[in-house]
Amino acid sequence: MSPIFIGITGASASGKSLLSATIYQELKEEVGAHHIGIIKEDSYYKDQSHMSMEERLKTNYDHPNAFDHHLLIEHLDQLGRGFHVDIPVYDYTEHTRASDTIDMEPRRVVIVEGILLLTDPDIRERLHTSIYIDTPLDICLVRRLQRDIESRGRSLESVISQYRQTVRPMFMQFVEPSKQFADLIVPRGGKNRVAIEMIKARIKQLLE
Ligand SMILES: Nc1ncnc2c1ncn2[C@@H]1O[C@H](COP(=O)(O)OP(=O)(O)O)[C@@H](O)[C@H]1O
Ligand SMILES: Nc1ccn([C@@H]2O[C@H](COP(=O)(O)O)[C@@H](O)[C@H]2O)c(=O)n1
Repeated sequence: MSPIFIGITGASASGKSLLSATIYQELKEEVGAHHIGIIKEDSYYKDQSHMSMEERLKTNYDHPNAFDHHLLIEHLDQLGRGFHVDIPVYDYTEHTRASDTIDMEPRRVVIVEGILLLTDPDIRERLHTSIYIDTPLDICLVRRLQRDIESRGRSLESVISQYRQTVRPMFMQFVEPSKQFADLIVPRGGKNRVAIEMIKARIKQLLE
């Protein structure tokens, strides 16, 4: 049986991971842990191990060119044909792919989450339902500051500078306009209970 792909997108730190993890945790009780999985678009950032750290720091990580969407699409198709895939592991501190990968077996439901999913027509056409998390940008920035300093090895100055130079402009150019392709727009992010219940009901309906 071909998996059901659910896309979750929105600004950086809008709550994509939290919403995906909540749906995953709650649905796995009902459909079984082996039947549902999550793929992060971030895992498909291009490897930059051949570049100097100075060059890596200049990369625009919020532009579609930063991602290897070809590999992501290939993996969605392989899962669709019932094959295992080796998902890359991304290192935000080094800005490179780690040498190891994570084996993912075919699942009945695969949640795919990331900032630029809906900008790519080849990804859009593979998603059975797409969700855009609409969290105000100031809230996203505060969350990102905290997260990037605590867990992605960044300084306050670097987060602010990256936000001004690329994160916000690319959000305006690519992420926000991709909202038009979403089936559902969720305000406030990962703790919107009504949205979580609606998305779970939709997934269960698709599984029938
Ligand atoms: N609705 C919310 N209320 C409070 N904190 C939230 C909410 N949604 C997300 N967060 C927190 O904000 C941070 C970024 O959320 P995350 O889900 O990782 O964002 P994204 O995956 O979109 O980058 C995390 O620490 C997360 O726990
Ligand atoms: N080396 C990198 C790679 C990505 N980023 C930032 O991550 C953001 C996307 O991840 P979310 O979990 O926040 O959706 C994106 O906005 C990139 O700027 C980075 O800083 N460094």
